Amino acid sequence: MTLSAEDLTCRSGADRLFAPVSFTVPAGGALLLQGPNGAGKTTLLRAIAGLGPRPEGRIALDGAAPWASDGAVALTGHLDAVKPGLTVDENLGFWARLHGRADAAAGALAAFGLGGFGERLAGRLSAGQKRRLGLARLAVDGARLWLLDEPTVSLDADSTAALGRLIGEHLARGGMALIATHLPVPVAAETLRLQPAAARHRTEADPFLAEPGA
Ligand SMILES: Nc1ncnc2c1ncn2[C@@H]1O[C@H](COP(=O)(O)OP(=O)(O)OP(=O)(O)O)[C@@H](O)[C@H]1O
Repeated sequence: MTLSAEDLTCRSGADRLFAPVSFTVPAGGALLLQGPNGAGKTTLLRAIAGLGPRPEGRIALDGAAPWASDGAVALTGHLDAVKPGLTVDENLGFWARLHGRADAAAGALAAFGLGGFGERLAGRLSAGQKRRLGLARLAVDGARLWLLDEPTVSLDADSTAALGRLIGEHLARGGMALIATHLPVPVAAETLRLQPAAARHRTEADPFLAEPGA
């Protein structure tokens, strides 16, 4: 199993966000995506997951478009997909049943120090606890490719270490991870730095730009 990309880039409206990149992530491999604010790290992860416009260039997971491989890709990002009106147990239980891993839910919560929070409404968790719940979801997801957007934001040292162990176990099983981060992530990984593309003169309508005077 391999994730391979050639001359890959994304656009925001008319403009290319970053200079095209090529990389290969083998089974058991991780790649840290770095680059300045606005370079396009989140946009790229979302595009690989099939959210937003398709990227330009070529990217394949075992020869097929990653967004077309059912259940092979999991994305965790700033929003964490936590349902605030459900309890912690209900949130994780839903995801676990969805992936046929109901038996793994309790262990996943315990791994992120949420064992005693099962009855609490997710909307009443702290920012770091919400992030931990979102990450615990990975432990009950059978996806081979994890796309992690700033996974250590809001995490304390213990939770960061738990995340490192979770990713390490995933890689040891032959999984892969693409991790956009400004912070250290405790995992052995190559680093790819996105270089912002020079903004060119806009000659066509950019749907992301506000109308003058708006
Ligand atoms: N929903 C959106 N609507 C309009 N523009 C967007 C949207 N999402 C991102 N962009 C633009 O796309 C560009 C890339 O943003 P992106 O979030 O991918 O960068 P990033 O490298 O993840 O940044 P950061 O390090 O700040 O998280 C930015 O210029 C941003 O303004």
